[in-house]
Amino acid sequence: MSKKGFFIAVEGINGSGKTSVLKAIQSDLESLSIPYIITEEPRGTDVGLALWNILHSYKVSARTEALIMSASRSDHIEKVVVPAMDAGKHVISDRHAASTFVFQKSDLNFEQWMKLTEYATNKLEPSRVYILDIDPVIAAQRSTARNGISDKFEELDLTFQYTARDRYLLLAKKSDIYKVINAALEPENVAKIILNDLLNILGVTKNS
Ligand SMILES: Nc1ncnc2c1ncn2[C@@H]1O[C@H](COP(=O)(O)OP(=O)(O)O)[C@@H](O)[C@H]1O
Ligand SMILES: Cc1cn([C@H]2C[C@H](O)[C@@H](COP(=O)(O)OP(=O)(O)O)O2)c(=O)[nH]c1=O
Repeated sequence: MSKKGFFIAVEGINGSGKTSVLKAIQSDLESLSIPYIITEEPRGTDVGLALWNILHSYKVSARTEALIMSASRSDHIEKVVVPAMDAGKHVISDRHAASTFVFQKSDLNFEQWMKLTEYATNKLEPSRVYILDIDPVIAAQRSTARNGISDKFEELDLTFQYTARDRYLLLAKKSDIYKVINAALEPENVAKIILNDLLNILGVTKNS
């Protein structure tokens, strides 16, 4: 029987460098012939995209938002993550369940979030979640430089982003699957730290 792939997630506030680091490690994964896919939440499936559009069309409570994000997660797990893992590919997701704990937070405590996540993911937990940790002021400067514009979820004020950072760090204390990465480092160094840890998890030795 072929070996199942690993499931990995990358998290962090907007502008923390998730997309950049994923781009940076791709060539290493390819040169090492590691089978992988990179995917994303909440827009990783057609259903996820449709739900994202709903969130941008209607005003809903944080509770409803958490359920919609969880529905999107469930579809992503069923249609993208599990099939790829079953095919022996490692799945690296740009955002996953931690984002719901951090952003749809009005009355979502850790225990409620765990139950919601277990149901949405059918108890599939990532082997590792990298939390790119950075001062929200620096992240906001990066995002503005990148886009010039921001979308509904990026228009969150700085206080919210500081709370989001704290929520990530709170989550990191709950389990060893979380690894907090200093995302203020140079992009090459952030990528190197993540790649080395990832290869270790995958049991791959780099000959250089
Ligand atoms: N370590 C870094 N140092 C400086 N700038 C960075 C770093 N990582 C990413 N950036 C820049 O910050 C902006 C946001 O990065 P991005 O990867 O799109 O973040 P995210 O996907 O987390 O929103 C981009 O313009 C990117 O080039
Ligand atoms: C997965 C997920 C994302 N989000 C938000 C966080 C982001 O602001 C947005 C995704 O937008 P995106 O443009 O992908 O932002 P980023 O580059 O920072 O990942 O969705 C939630 O609020 N809850 C969730 O469960």
